[in-house]
Amino acid sequence: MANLYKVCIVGSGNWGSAIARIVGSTVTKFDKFDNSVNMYVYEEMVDGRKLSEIINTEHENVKYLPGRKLPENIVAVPDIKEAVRNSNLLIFVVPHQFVDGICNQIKGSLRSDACGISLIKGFDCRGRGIELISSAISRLLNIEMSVLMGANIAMEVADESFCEATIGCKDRKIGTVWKELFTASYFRTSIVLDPQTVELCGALKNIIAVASGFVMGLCHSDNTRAAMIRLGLIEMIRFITEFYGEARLETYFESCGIADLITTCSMGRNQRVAEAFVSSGKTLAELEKEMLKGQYLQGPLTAMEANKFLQEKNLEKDFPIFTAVYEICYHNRPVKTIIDAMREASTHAKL
Ligand SMILES: NC(=O)C1=CN([C@@H]2O[C@H](COP(=O)(O)OP(=O)(O)OC[C@H]3O[C@@H](n4cnc5c(N)ncnc54)[C@H](O)[C@@H]3O)[C@@H](O)[C@H]2O)C=CC1
Ligand SMILES: O=C(CO)COP(=O)(O)O
Repeated sequence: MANLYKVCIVGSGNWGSAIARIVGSTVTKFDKFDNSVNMYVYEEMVDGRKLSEIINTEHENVKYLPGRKLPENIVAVPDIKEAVRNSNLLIFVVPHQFVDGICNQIKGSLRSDACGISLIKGFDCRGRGIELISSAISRLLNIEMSVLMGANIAMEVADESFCEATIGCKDRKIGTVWKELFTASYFRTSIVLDPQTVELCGALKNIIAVASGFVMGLCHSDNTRAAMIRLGLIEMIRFITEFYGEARLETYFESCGIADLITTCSMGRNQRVAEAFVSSGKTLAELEKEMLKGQYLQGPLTAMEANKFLQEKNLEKDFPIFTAVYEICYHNRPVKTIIDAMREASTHAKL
């Protein structure tokens, strides 16, 4: 028993709950996993009851994944230290603004053989240039980290529609353990030994999803959205190449690359909220609250973080779409100028 992998899902939002449906099922199929999975729940009251208690009795996250049952071996734990204490496979899946707070709480409480995987799309830029979320977790907790990114709208994964995801890791051996854990008939993963690119694709595509939402709010043209996806992908690749060195071109053709960009620009929360922003007269923060009911947008924050980095290097003009999204979200730049940004981007669109 001592050698079994024990899993903890650190997060229980929309994606954390959808992934719990897969992980809860897989651990019962392989001898190497402890059959019970802890899931850290940031405690809140829902209709006068604690969310963790609702999850443990009704096996449903009624707030963040309503209408989809969780396996009964998923145990909601509201105390983060208790949730991670005996686990050695940690799945981090919280909105990226909460990573620091969570890591600071569990520092020193982990098993010596613990390692982690980040499903979080975003990065951090407070004072250390751009830091990947997996690197921040690794730095704060001193554990080895992998990532899982892909075209994975949580509700569709919970509905068991076929999809793919990419596991980015440095070591194929641990990648194989994660692959086993994240496998279902409707959820297929591939392992890529280029974790940095996998993670950066996951973060940067959220900026393009916001841009795509603006485009659809302005003109509802699929041609224009396709142009945004193409120009956006090129801006992503240039950003990654310029600041992180050579990436494997093949990585962009994995689920974490072009596939996630297409999905998020069609149906994602960033896209939907940005589209509503164009005609509603409301702020993005108001729409986030109204439309997402406790879930979080990652795109505007990521645009701000990327912009801070571009500003420091005096490179804003070379990344016209990233810059336009930032200025529209935070500086009242007119939303219609996103089309001008696409015109400019097409002159930069060389790899
Ligand atoms: N929802 C989706 O379709 C997908 C999301 N992702 C990524 O997964 C990550 C997590 O997203 P979701 O699970 O969708 O989260 P979400 O957007 O549903 O966020 C809500 C979660 O944040 C928690 N929370 C609120 N305040 C908190 C605090 N102070 N400290 C800690 N937790 C707090 C809530 O309890 C809840 O669990 C994000 O980086 C997102 O980009 C990735 C793929 C798909
Ligand atoms: O990352 C996602 C799908 O792969 C979800 O994107 P949103 O956060 O825009 O919904």
